[in-house]
Amino acid sequence: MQKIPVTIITGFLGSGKTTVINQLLQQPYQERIAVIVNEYGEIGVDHQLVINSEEEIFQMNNGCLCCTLRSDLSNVLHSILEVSKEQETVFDRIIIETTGLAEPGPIVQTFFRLPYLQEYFVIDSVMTLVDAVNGLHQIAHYEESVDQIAFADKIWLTKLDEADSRAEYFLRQKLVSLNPHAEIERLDKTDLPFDHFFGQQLFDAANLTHLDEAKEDSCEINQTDTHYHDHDEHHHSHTHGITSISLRTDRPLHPVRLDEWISELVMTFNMDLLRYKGILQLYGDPNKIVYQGVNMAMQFYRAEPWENENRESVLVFIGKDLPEKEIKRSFKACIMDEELIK
Ligand SMILES: Nc1nc2c(ncn2[C@@H]2O[C@H](COP(=O)(O)OP(=O)(O)OP(=O)(O)O)[C@@H](O)[C@H]2O)c(=O)[nH]1
Repeated sequence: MQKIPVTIITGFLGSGKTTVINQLLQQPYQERIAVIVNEYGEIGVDHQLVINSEEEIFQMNNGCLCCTLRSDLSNVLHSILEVSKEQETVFDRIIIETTGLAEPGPIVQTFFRLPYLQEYFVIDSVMTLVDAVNGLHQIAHYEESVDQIAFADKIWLTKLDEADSRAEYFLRQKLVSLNPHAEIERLDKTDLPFDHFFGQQLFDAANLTHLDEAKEDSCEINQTDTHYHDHDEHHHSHTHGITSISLRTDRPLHPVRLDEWISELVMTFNMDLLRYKGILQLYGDPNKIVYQGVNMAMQFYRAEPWENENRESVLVFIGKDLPEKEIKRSFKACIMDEELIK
């Protein structure tokens, strides 16, 4: 059996990973692709936003990647092999969408440390997306962003439609200083060549040694602002104070109250509100509503209608020092009750 190539798509929270994966999946290709979606936080939303057919999406949710990722990942890869056997067809390719706070190292190491994974899979490339609008801020404040850039085989600049050429210039300078080995490509959503993402065979384990140099160069990172914890096999850090708050309810939400509430959170927490996304049931609306945003940039759209499924709203906020109790309490005011319906 030929080894299945694996492309790791990483990038900081909200850098555009799901958007790009959806665009790649929409292209006319002759391949069967499995997508592994890994999310930060106890409730997953992304697996519902990826357009692949359900049996080809494998979801992994874990709060802290460094604690659980490796065994989770090998389990998921194992189940992909099982599905292939059951269906007597092999996946041609696997995409792993990491969380926006993932350090790609442990993901890659998983493939090297487990012999049976080496037998069946080969890492094609680590593709890192960098948001051209928020990238410099993220590099300066979040070590996860630096790790992802330093680990990239190729860097893709996203959201260029909103960034000016000066911002792009300075960002490129920074990216080259963090990772002089990776090619930097501009991501054009209207023209995304499949073969620039896949089958590139850019991954070279030898490049991993450059990682530490890049991390040392990133002197703007405030080291006192991170906490470190050792696990038996690797050393990992998350920027201190990043939390994920998950909200869910099976009662409909009041559209106006909800909108006001989210807008207020966005105004209040601003750059500390790193990412928020949810699939919501609004009162009186037969369709699912997708709400999402990165810092101040908020977006919502009407998705497909609810069918015979459990109608549940799920909403996740990821940010720095967010007051969980207060957010959970104020969310309740957006849930419809008899009084509000009147
Ligand atoms: N202006 C602009 N917005 C974009 C672009 N790509 C993605 N977005 C928006 O950025 C937000 C985040 O996009 P996603 O694709 O969900 O980002 P992600 O990296 O998968 O997010 P996480 O999984 O939460 O880390 C969404 O509101 C997208 O619509 C782009 O090229 N330009």
